[in-house]
Amino acid sequence: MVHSSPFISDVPVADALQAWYDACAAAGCPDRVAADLVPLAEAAGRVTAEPIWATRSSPVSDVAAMDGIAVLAQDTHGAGPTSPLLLGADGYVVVDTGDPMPDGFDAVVMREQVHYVGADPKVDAEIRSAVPPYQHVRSIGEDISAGELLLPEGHRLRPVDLAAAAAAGATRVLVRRRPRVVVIPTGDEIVPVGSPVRRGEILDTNSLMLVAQAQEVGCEAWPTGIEPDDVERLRTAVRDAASTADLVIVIAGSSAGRDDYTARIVGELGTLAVHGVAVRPGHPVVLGAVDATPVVGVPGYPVSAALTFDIFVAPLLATLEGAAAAERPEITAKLARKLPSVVGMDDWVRVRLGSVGGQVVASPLPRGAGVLTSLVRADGLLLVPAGVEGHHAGEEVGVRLLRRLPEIERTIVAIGSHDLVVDVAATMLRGADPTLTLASSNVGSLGGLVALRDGLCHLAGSHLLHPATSEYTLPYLDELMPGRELAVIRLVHRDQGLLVPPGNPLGVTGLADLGERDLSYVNRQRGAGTRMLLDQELRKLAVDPSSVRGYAREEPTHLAVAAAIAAGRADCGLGILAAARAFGLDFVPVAEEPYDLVVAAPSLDDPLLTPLWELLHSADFHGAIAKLGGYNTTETGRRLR
Ligand SMILES: Nc1nc2c(c(=O)[nH]1)N[C@H]1C(S)=C(S)[C@@H](COP(=O)(O)OP(=O)(O)OC[C@H]3O[C@@H](n4cnc5c(N)ncnc54)[C@H](O)[C@@H]3O)O[C@H]1N2
Ligand code: MOO
Repeated sequence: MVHSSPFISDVPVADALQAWYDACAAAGCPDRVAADLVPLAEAAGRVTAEPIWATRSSPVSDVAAMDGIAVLAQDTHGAGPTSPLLLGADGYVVVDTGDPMPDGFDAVVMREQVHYVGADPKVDAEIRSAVPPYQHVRSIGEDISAGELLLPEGHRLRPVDLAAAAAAGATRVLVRRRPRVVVIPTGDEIVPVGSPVRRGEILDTNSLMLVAQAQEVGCEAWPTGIEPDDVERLRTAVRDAASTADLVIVIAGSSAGRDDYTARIVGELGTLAVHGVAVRPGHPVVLGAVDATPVVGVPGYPVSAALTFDIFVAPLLATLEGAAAAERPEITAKLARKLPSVVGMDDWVRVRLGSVGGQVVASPLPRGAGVLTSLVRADGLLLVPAGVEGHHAGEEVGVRLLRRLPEIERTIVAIGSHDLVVDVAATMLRGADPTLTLASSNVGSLGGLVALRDGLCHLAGSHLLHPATSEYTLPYLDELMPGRELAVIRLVHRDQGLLVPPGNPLGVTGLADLGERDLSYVNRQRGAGTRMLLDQELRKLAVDPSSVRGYAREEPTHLAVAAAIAAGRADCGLGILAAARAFGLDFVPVAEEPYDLVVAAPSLDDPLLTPLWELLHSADFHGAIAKLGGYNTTETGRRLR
């Protein structure tokens, strides 16, 4: 059996990058890719390899800036509103915008201010104001003067740059060739996108993403076939790729598993500069060089792979092109929840952003390196540096933007319990207005009410049962937010029940079974309304929660509970019918409960939320909810408080 080194270091990111660059230089990797002379029409997005000097002025001569007549300014002296002046046919020339100025004329009077008098060919032009020399004339070189520096070396050409370069006399420009990036997916368990996925197999989603990431930063990039975990084959694949590429990305096999060979192969074929960086996700990254080509081993977890590209690969590719790496704009946001972080590691946390009461609020998304949707849903990245232990709720933090600020300002932030109806509302709002987003974070009903109290969201979705009164949500508001002006709008009534595998093979009949039979349960997190409902029902049935197997196993959403049951990891769990349907599960009804939206009363008049209030009364929305099943919309949109 072959053993790879299980020792992964924790080098700080900046040191790791430096060590990698040094190793690349020592291995003879070129500083820059070669340059090509390319036609301007093909140069967008490419980086200049030499400065672009103007060889021609623009405009090439004095030209009319307006449609009208060219005149000699001094001939117009004395013209005024009450003293019109007539210019004879020799005293003016009709010009259109962009025409060269005729010899002997130095100003233009706009057509609107000219009144023609007489008949062809002896037409006089009457004007009613004197004009100064050069009025409405663009002088030679106004835009570009021959001999001036138009663009520096190392500049990524934008559409306007191409136009200016052409105006300045260029037809072809010397630009860096696109860096070539070869991506090698590895792993016995990896199968191509589009294949059926059997147990133990993983789709090769990473190469698709990494190739597109490389293309997005201006490279030519392509994947090789999937390489099995076979040292010999991997060695050949890396060597082949290094001979054609400017940079090689090897996916997975970066950590300490039995088949993790990347670091060893890079070390054997060339130089292993770094194995393990103090960054999460991305910790086991491999940085080195083979045959004068930089090689990076990105961790297999998708979020790690994506962020490793951003943190390590993109800057090196920019250097190869001689350009600065694109930096994301950074803003300050208020943190919606407490955010613990491991000391000693840079922690890249994906966050959703929204603007609440004039303040941008950041809600951390799930942290797992395998949770790719945390990046899909992210509006920004929050870096908790290695030396920081985390942040308190409400703390101001710097966030690098993944979406534009105006989009973030058009985002309704909902925090609270998860319900599919909220997802339906989000979809329909966006369908009606592409600028509008309804972003929901699922932290349970109580978490949502606390977030509302702290000014971190517009809406809290709640179905929180109050055991003492058996009322939902309302009794909590005065406890949590005494004196606050709050409005409560009913979203729906919904059926809660036990989700069980298709056909209900264990014949589950209700919650009482949890006390009487040895069923394994999957629970919701503390503070979730569904958890409160379970606890209340168990109390009524005099079932001790600690006797329920799986009571301590928590999932954050109804769908996650359904997924756990569908995967055979539990026999049952309390959730909504729609979640059962989404996973083809059976449903044993337990209770009907209301699900309400709690907002600060002034939000009822906030134009951002108006489309939501309107949606609640629309027949289309009610129809879409009916399709989900398990909901009752008779009270949808009713204000309870
Ligand atoms: N004992 C240790 N185990 C692990 C460590 C560690 O330090 N010690 N680090 C963990 C961290 S952090 C990460 S990140 C991962 C890195 O894993 P590898 O790079 O070795 O990759 P694999 O183990 O082969 O795969 C991890 C994961 O990613 C999936 N994968 C792989 N390739 C692809 C692909 N092309 N497309 C989509 N998904 C892919 C793979 O199937 C696994 O699920 O290691 C931890 N373990
Ligand atoms: O460092 Mo790993 O990359 O957290 O997932």
